Amino acid sequence: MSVNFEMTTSPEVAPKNTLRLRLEVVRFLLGAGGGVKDRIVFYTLLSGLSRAGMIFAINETARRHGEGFGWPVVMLLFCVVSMVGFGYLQKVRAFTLITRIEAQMRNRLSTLLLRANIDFLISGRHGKVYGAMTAEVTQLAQAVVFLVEGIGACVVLLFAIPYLFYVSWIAGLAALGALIIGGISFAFLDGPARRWAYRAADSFALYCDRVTDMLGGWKELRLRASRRAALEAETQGVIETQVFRRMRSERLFAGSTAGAQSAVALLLCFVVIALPYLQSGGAVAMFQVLTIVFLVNGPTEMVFAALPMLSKAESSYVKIKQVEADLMAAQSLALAAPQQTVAAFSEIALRQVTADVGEAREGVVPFHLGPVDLTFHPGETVFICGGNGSGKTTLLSLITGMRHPAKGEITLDGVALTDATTAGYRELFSAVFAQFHLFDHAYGLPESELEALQARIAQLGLAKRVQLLGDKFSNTSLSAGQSRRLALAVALAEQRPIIVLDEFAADQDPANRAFFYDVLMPELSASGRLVLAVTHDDHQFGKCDRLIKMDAGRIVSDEYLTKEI
Ligand SMILES: Nc1ncnc2c1ncn2[C@@H]1O[C@H](COP(=O)(O)OP(=O)(O)OP(=O)(O)O)[C@@H](O)[C@H]1O
Repeated sequence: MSVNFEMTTSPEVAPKNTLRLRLEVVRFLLGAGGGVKDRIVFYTLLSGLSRAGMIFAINETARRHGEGFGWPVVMLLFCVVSMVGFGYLQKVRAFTLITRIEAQMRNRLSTLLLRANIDFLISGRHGKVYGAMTAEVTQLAQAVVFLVEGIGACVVLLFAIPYLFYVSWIAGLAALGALIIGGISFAFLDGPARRWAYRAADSFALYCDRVTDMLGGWKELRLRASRRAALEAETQGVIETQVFRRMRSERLFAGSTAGAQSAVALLLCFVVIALPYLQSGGAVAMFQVLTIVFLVNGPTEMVFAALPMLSKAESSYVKIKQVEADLMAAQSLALAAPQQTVAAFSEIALRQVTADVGEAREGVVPFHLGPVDLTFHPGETVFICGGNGSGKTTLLSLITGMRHPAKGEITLDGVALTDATTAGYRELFSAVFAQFHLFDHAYGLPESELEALQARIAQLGLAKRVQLLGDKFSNTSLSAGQSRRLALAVALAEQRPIIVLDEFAADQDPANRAFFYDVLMPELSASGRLVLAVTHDDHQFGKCDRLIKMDAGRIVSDEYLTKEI
């Protein structure tokens, strides 16, 4: 399989290397996880200052050779305080900060994701979200160590360079020249390196999509070797592309660092070879200059090692911000609003409600539902039927308040829903969706509902397969029909006034189907609950109070029936 490394994905254009963006990343890193208020800044400054003090003390010790133990003791003190004390504290604090920043960013993205609207969630592939929440968050957070160490190194340089000028202006000029050449060499390769880093991140997001395919489609993949082979080849291609792009980026970053560091090495050569001819002052002056130059070398290397890490962090920052912006644009206002739970209702009405599902693009026509006028009351058992794709599930998503009407309004007891009241309105419903999710805990159920759940598990014939240990299910490895019954047990235990069941009976055996229609439905109706059930079981239509038929996004009939007993 041939891989086009440039175009396997359509990478979003990397932002230009603007100073503003760089500063924004630095500000973010210093602000996140406690930021500038964190002790790390204090330790870094003290570590830098004590290293600068160490340089000074070493020189003074050399200059005052034979003048007693004063300066040697000061020198040793500075060494211990600088390296052992503040260096250690700085590193420990840095890793505390990394984990805190990672946690903060993951929490923020999780919160946004939990509040994302239905259109975002059903829009398909979410590799970018996985990528941002995993690799990009880690890379961005790790840059904070390099940032603080880079700042510490700059503190040393701010002291050491003027001091070098003071001891030898020739060596000072050479050091400044080396830094400038290093900076230019870094800037030259940094742009292309960052662009490849962006492309590598795009490939990683694509890889996350392939992993989703592998985990979600494992059954289909087992049944057809050629499908598995094709997905494997596709995944390998994505991995190769990611590796290629990453390597390109890393090579360029390594080049930029090496270029900068060679400039500093050249300075050392210059000092050793040329300075004895240019500099007066003899061996002591030479020793002083060399000491400073060697001590300048470490922080300079640090600065040039930190800069690429900041560039990588910048790529991650932009990727995370893109995902954050997508999620922010897709926030369900109803979820962000404070919730006021509604526990009972007299009437729910949809008035001239419409919905548009999907976006128009090549080969895709968005689905339009409505306008729909419907009214529901407690105690009704309503069946909704219609062909595949006629809009039954979309209608349920409107009724349950999960999708906002494009036009029209939904009223609860005569009052139109707003963003502020929708969240509370949703609490009227419990549901088993056609594509439901079974959690391994009965999350959020109070003690009374957990007791009810235990009873429902037994009632639905699952007691031998599942037990409730606290709020945790002992087992969720169940057959399709059993899983759906367990989801139903949870929905029934929730004791909400409305229960929504989307094709519940589809994967039940005849006995469970009969139990569902002949025992459960009448029980729910007698308890005063509104039951909204999507069903294709036309021979069971006589078991409901009301039958709504849909076709191509419209209600074609809405009849009240005389229930069969
Ligand atoms: N994520 C999506 N993007 C675009 N269109 C979608 C999306 N999900 C569903 N649709 C379209 O919306 C229409 C209504 O879908 P819906 O799931 O409401 O139908 P349904 O009556 O419940 O079908 P079924 O009986 O097959 O479950 C369909 O034509 C479907 O193709």
